[in-house]
Amino acid sequence: MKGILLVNLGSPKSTAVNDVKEYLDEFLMDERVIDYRWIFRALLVRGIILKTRPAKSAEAYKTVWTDEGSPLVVITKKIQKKLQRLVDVPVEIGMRYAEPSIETGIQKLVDKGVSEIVLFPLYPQYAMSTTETVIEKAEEVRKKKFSNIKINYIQPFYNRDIYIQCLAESIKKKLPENFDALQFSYHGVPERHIYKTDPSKTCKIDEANCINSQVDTHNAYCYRHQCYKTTEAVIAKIGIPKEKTIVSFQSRLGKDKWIEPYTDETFETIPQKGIKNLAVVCPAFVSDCLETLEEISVEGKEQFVHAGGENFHYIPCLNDEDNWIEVIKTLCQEKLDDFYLV
Ligand SMILES: C=CC1=C(C)c2cc3[nH]c(cc4nc(cc5[nH]c(cc1n2)c(C)c5CCC(=O)O)C(CCC(=O)O)=C4C)c(C)c3C=C
Ligand SMILES: [Fe+2]
Ligand SMILES: [Fe+2]
Repeated sequence: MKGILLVNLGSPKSTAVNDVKEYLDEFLMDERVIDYRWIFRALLVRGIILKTRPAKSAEAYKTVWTDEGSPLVVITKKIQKKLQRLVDVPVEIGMRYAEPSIETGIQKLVDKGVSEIVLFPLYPQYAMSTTETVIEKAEEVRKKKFSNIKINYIQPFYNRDIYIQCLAESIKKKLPENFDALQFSYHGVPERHIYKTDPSKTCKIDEANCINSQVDTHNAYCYRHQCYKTTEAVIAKIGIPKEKTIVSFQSRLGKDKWIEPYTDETFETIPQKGIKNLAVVCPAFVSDCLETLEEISVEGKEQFVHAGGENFHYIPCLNDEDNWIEVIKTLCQEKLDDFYLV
């Protein structure tokens, strides 16, 4: 029997500092997130970051937490429920970090008699810290505990027409009447990660390589390229001129160079360039979460207004919108159908 596992990033189990610490430890000790040798990663994460960040992050989580839990997990459960109504195979969820884990999700499917799983990493763009770490973890779990099951992975869908159409329609509906610019703020990654995932080792993280090029061997795994391609396709569908849009990268951590331009620096500088009415969307996230509801909608708005901006309009993620659930269904169906290829 076949089944579907939807995988999202995950959140702490509560806003208690110790729970946030446990979550951040699992997250940041992932070698695909902080890609230093174990000893240096442990020194940085456990010796420095976890000394202060959990308390700060716990405060931030408290501002977005709902009665049902973390927005990211709550929304992922809503997606699961809606998808389950549309398909005739069992649907479960798994989180890359914390609970319900990927292992828990697979176990629930196996308990229902599933032996062929379509696993959907809920990230439109490929990165070491998105699709790659999900597949790596799922394979580790499969080999250790479920060696008899097959898993078919859904690939990044950043340029798939059905997704672009759905995202464009969703953004268009939520755009304010008047805006000077629409900003696409994607989660950032360290530049080093882009170099590491480039099989051709030619990406220079510049205009020619990441932005203007078509999909080829170098950028098949380039997160920055994929973010620009999503943007390009969406604005073409909505019919917004490129000059009226901005692409930027948020949520950087630590002292390494991350991909640019940085979202927070953009918020602080664009009002002086005449952009007073700003709409912001975050398409690296399929569900709203701490990074959109707090970092962009609250902190980002403050930065923009403080710098002279007047209207800041945050456009929510696709979350559990019906059209998006239909897209998920179609992408899953393709993989359910081609199991014989695995
Ligand atoms: C959407 C894709 C994501 C990428 C790429 C990504 C890379 C990445 N993240 C960190 C560090 C942190 N991220 C945090 C939160 C967070 N990150 C994503 C998604 C991506 N991360 C989401 C959806 C969330 C929100 C989770 C939630 O519960 O709502 C956090 C924790 C919060 C905080 O303390 O600020 C950290 C830390 C790195 C280092 C990285 C790339 C290497
Ligand atoms: Fe992150
Ligand atoms: Fe690139």
